[in-house]
Amino acid sequence: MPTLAGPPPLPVLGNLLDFGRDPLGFLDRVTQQYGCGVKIRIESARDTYIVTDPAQVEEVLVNTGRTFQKGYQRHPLMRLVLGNGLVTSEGEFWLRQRRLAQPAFHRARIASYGETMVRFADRQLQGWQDGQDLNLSEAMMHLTMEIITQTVFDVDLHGDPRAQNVSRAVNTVLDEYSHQMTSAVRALMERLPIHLPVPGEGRLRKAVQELDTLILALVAERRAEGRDHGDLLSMFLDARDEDGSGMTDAQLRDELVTLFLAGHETTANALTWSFFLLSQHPEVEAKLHAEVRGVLGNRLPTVQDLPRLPYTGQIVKEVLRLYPPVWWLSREPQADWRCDDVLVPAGAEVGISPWVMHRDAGFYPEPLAFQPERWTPEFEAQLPRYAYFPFGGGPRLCIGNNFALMEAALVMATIAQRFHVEVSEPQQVMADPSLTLRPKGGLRVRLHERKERS
Ligand code: HEM
Repeated sequence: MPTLAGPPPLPVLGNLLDFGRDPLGFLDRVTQQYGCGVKIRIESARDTYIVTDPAQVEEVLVNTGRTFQKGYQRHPLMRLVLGNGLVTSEGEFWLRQRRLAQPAFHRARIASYGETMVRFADRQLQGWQDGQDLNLSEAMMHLTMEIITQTVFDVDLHGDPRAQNVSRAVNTVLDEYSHQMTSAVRALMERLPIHLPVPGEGRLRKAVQELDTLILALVAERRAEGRDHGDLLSMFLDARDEDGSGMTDAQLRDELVTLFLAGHETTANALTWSFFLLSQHPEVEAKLHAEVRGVLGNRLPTVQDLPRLPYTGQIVKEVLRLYPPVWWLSREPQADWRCDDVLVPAGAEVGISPWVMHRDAGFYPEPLAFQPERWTPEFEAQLPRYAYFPFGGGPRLCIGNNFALMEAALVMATIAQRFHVEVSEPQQVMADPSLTLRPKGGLRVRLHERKERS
């Protein structure tokens, strides 16, 4: 077996300083320099091997639950934020919860959510003015939060004072998560034999508590009302074990916080990146606008319109290629695993990065160019299955993938129909890899209302 190749680690800190300075740039560099299976050290107790060959990615993702585990329960920050919910749980427990949630995501069911998505987007646009300056990240986060709360909890948070607090808490969680993940201080303190509070961890805990308070209040309101709303919350509340017991409040909290975060933050980022890229590519924006106007005129889009908006769909695909909201997937082999000629020991971390693979020139000509036109059926047919996987794959495939694709296309069409979004200058737009990939500090834009009406 050859010696494992990777950037030389520092004592104690491994590669954390390089990684922490610029995680995405670091991943780009080491995967280019060392290739598939590169070994890095960014966690205190184990090595990470980054896999960049689509066939190996497929093996890892498809075999998750058998020869690979997610291993997120070992990750203290993940556990703190998401607990033991659908994203982080494993085994029989995960399977039961997934089966429970699945009906809420069937195609026919989510088609009925389309109307809410457009109605809420339209409602937000009623408050937008020509010439107004706006933080688009915040606006998209707010919109997708209202949509997920309505669809999962049957609660409209519009105008609810709790919405502001929760938005702030979500932002704190994301800021702190990204800070903690790359913190050398944290890495050092994790090696101490006693647990000391890491700077900033208190802020993170407080923000998580604020999220919990909202979610548990929604659960309590529903329990008090006692009516079946036919939504995901009712399904979770009605679920019974063989012994007749229901889910505990702690478990409900984990599942609902997971769905709340995974279900809005990801799509909000995809939408924000969409308008960033459109603002840099006026020719794409013009084509989008022409498609939307040609198909819809002045009426709002519906789910039935989506097949007639193919260019809108191509834009969504290309945005998720260049800025995959989930930029890093982590797995743990249960036994030593051979990745070509690299031996990955049991218990090590296998890292898979949609960010790295979606920008590989071997799969994508001009990989850094924003070209929605590249997504032709011929191009897709020759692309290796796991060279493009914004929603992961195998049994742990994103449960909300169709929900998200529909939401992104409908909201994008609704906005593009009425507004041109210009990125405010001067502004350096940088990708911040937190739990999800978001523009660092948000995206400041100026809105221009389209005057023409057919
Ligand atoms: C553009 C938007 C989205 C992206 C890019 C995305 C991406 C992903 C990815 C890559 C995974 C797999 C993670 C892994 O294997 O470690 C995942 C899992 C998950 N996503 Fe999404 N997601 C999006 C939207 C949504 C939405 C809208 C929902 C819910 C309404 C959702 C709920 C979940 C859940 C519950 C899981 C865990 C599934 C399981 O392990 O059984 N996601 N997502």
